[in-house]
Amino acid sequence: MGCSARACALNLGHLKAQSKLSVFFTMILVFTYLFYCLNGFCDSLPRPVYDHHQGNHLQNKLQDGHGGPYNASSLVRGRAPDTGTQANNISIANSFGTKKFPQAIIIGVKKGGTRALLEFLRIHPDVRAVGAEPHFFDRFYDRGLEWYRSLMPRTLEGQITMEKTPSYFITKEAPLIVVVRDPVTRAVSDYTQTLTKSPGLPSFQNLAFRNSTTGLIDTSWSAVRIGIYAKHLENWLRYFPMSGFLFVSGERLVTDPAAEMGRVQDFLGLKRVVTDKHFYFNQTKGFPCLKKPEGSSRPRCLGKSKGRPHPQIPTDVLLRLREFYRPFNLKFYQMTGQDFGWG
Ligand SMILES: Nc1ncnc2c1ncn2[C@@H]1O[C@H](COP(=O)(O)OS(=O)(=O)O)[C@@H](OP(=O)(O)O)[C@H]1O
Repeated sequence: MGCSARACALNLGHLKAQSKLSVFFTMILVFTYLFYCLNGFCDSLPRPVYDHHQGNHLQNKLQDGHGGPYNASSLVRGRAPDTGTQANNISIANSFGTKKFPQAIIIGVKKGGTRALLEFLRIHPDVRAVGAEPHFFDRFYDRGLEWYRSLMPRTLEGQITMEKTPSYFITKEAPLIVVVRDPVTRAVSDYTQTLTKSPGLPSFQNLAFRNSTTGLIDTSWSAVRIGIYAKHLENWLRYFPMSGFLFVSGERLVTDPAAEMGRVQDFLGLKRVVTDKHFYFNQTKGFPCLKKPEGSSRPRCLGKSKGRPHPQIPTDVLLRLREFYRPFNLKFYQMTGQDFGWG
């Protein structure tokens, strides 16, 4: 389609004015963005720590042998989104300090009480932790150390950076605080969690026994396998000295959180700031809760998925499982020099 010379000139002029305007607005946007980023505000944008699709992909790669062991000494250096902090901490936390690799990692065990321990530690002013589980050493090793560091909250001098990913304990790739809990209760807790996601799941006993007549336990079921603590610990001790570990009792974390937190703070070389005055027992929840969690002045208990009621499992099934774990538990007590009293 054609146009008269005058109409075309007008159109051209109009277009020129339009493109000048859009260049102008784009520049404003770019400058505003740069200004915000230079002031450190970009970091406060929430970013998912765990991308499920990518996770599975990388996990497969790791299983193919692409995720070799990492160098523990390189973990203590450092500088990144603050996934776990509350609103009133964000501007301060994101403008000051640097993102460092974690100096301490809670590596397990799944359903042991790892969330409770991390949330209790986060009220300590010298502890900063990433809220979500990074899964770096078991799923996202390919993303590199800088990616891992970028997930960490900023810390000031003297503050400890921490993370928790309970699956590390049962993988060969990573480390050093382990919350352990009676393997039988832990297995039921694990089963309860899976049941909430897949309500059609076979019964606990169907999954736990390879042969219900002989009472042969199915150690390929992860809910059972995770509880063989002595075996997993043996793997760890091939690379790390026992002195590098702290074993926290999941049971005592519930019955006497302040005492257990005392041990944890000592192990981390922290002043004993988190004490019994930080906890209260919530009758409805049936668990200790925090009077003032990190970044909030209101009391808070852990979420609904922590401290859920367990389904009733037949007593003979639990007894058989207990019998199965006994030698492994004794071995674990011997290795750690601690009697956890699980029988
Ligand atoms: N204070 C407090 N409040 C609530 N729950 C508490 C607390 N302390 C320890 N626990 C126990 O923590 C169990 C969940 O463990 P984890 O946080 O390690 O689970 S997970 O692996 O991260 O899914 C969870 O297991 P279940 O009771 O089976 O739900 C709790 O028993």
